Amino acid sequence: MDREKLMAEAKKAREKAYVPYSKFPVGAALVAEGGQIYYGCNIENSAYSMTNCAERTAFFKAVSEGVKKFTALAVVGDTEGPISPCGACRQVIAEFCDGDMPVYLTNLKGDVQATTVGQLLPGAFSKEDLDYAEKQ
Ligand SMILES: O=c1ccn([C@H]2C[C@H](O)[C@@H](CO)O2)c(=O)[nH]1
Ligand SMILES: [Zn+2]
Repeated sequence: MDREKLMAEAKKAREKAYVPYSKFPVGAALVAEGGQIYYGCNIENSAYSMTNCAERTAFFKAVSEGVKKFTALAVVGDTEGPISPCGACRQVIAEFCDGDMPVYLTNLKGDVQATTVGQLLPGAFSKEDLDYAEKQ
């Protein structure tokens, strides 16, 4: 899937955002191994902290359907520069994706930051950290 198409898919996902509080819709498009796209939007709540970001929505949809291998992610919001995923989403992305997986961060003006999962969260806490503790 080329990156332009994937970013266009993220824009489509953004249209579904439920954002009565922030009025800041975000869209994500997550490609699974095999090519299936999982769409995510942010979903807010009157109890603000219950909000789920677009990125985590896409991952949780995929994982809840048994899909845990991914090849690319695009995220879009109406930001000045390319959107910057929050810390919680960076940790969730790191849980399921290899460090070299491409991530395309973009905005409505078409600015693009092509980055990787590893660059988004260097030093992410991981399963290996837990495995070490279990062996002691
Ligand atoms: O990468 C991001 C950044 C922010 N948001 C959402 C959370 C909240 O609904 C709104 C404002 O923070 O944007 C996302 O979904 N993804
Ligand atoms: Zn987030």
